[in-house]
Formats: sequence, structure tokens, C-alpha cells
Amino acid sequence: MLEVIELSKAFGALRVTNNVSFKLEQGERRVVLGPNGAGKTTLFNLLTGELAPDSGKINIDGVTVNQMLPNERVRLGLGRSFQKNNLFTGLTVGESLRLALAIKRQKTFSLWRDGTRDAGIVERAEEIAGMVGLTTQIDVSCDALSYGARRQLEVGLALASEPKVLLMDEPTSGVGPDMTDAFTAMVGGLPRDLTILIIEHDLDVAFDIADSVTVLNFGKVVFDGTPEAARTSREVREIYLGDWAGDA
Ligand SMILES: Nc1ncnc2c1ncn2[C@@H]1O[C@H](COP(=O)(O)OP(=O)(O)OP(=O)(O)O)[C@@H](O)[C@H]1O
Repeated sequence: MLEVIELSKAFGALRVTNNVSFKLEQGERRVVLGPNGAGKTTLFNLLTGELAPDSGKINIDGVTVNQMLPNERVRLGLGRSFQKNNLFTGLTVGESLRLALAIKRQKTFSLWRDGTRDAGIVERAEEIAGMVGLTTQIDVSCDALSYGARRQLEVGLALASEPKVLLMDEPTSGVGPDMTDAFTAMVGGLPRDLTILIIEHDLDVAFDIADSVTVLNFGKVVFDGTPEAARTSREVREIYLGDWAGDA
């Protein structure tokens, strides 16, 4: 579903993405882990099309997307969680989801009717609100949401693009332990056939969510395998020694 083949990117002399390869089958949940500066955000930006690689290939569902713009990749099925400043100011959670769905289904600009009132869209918006734990806040204005709820809505808006692959960049960064647990539960409840790639730095979140783990260090893949194997990997332990000390 998503294939990254020998991807490289340098900023001047610094190789931030160094020959990175991995593959996600449909329904697979892969977490990309790595310490600060390992190249996780750069990898995310290469996948979404914000940055162009120096070499290598990115395939989505068998199509090479290297030359595609970010919104073309979204149309092809690469959904990404929006940044919080992209939330629709002044709209409620439900209205935001309905608008995102209408845009995806290209009903917004119809002269004849308001696409956001389409029964299918209303129903799907409610379903998505449920998936991201926002059912009780569906009529709440985005401006009044807590930080954690905003992050949930970001995921909801990504789901509204009806992706084949959902990309999330450090979805738990800046949220407290309670929200981190809620986020882990939310991902656990997403449809099992949705392919998910999550960039994370938190080992516990990664191990709870992932079917497979890629660990980056200095731009290189230093581990690729199951969460169970990552737990006992010497390289991973060395990189994350601080994080592991409590569990060891
Ligand atoms: N536009 C840029 N120009 C020059 N160097 C950059 C640029 N973007 C990132 N870097 C450098 O590339 C390296 C990897 O950065 P990146 O943000 O991808 O790491 P990261 O794993 O996401 O780290 P963090 O967890 O701290 O966000 C860092 O050394 C960073 O300073």
C-alpha cells in the first residue's frame, strides 16, 4: 500500500534521510521511531510531498508519487493529520468534518444545494466523530476545543479525506499521559483495513499501536521488525537507553 524505496535527502552536507526503505501492507500499522534529530519529520515531509527527495522512490498503492504535489497525493489516498492551525475557525466539530467530506466528494461548489447537508455526508461525519472520540463534542466550536480534542479532530479531518494510508506526525506530542492513553485507544478503534504510518518518539505509544516498527537514527534505518523484537533489540536499547531504564 505504501512503499518507500532507498529514499535519501541531504541538507547541505547533512544526510537527513539515508537510504531509507520500508513497506506497509494494507491494514498494517507501522510506527517510525527515533530520537530527536533522527530525521522523522523530514521523512514525513518527503512522504507528503512538502520536500523532494534527492533519490529513491515513494509508491502509494503501486503508483510512484515522487513528482506529485501534496494535494495530488491526498487525492490518491495519502491522508495526513492536519496541523492545528488548519482547523476551521468558527465552525463546530460536525461542520468541520462535513465540510472536509464535502470538499473530498467535491460537493461544496454545487450551485444547487449545500453539499454539507447531504445525508451521506452527515452520517459519515457522525461516524468519524465517533471514531476519534468526539461524539459528545460534535456541536462544539473548534475554537473552544481543548488541545487534546483539537488533535483528535485533526485525525478526524484526515479520515474525512477517505485515505488509504493515514500518516500522523507525532500525534501525542504536547499532550499529557491521559490523552496519550486516549489516543492509543482511539487508534486501536480505527478500521482495521486502514493502513497507518505514525511518526513517534514515545516507545510506549509505539509498542501499543504498532504491528511493525522502523527505528531511525541519524537518518538511517537501524531496526525494522515487530514491536516485540524492537523491545529486545540491542540497537534500539542503546538509542533509547534513557527511555528504557525504567522498564529494564
Ligand atoms: N530545512 C532544513 N535545513 C537544514 N537542516 C535541516 C532542515 N530540516 C531539518 N534539518 C536537520 O535535519 C536533522 C533531522 O531533522 P528532523 O526534524 O527530520 O528530525 P526529527 O527526527 O523529526 O527530530 P524531532 O523529533 O526533534 O522533531 C536535524 O539535524 C535538523 O537540524
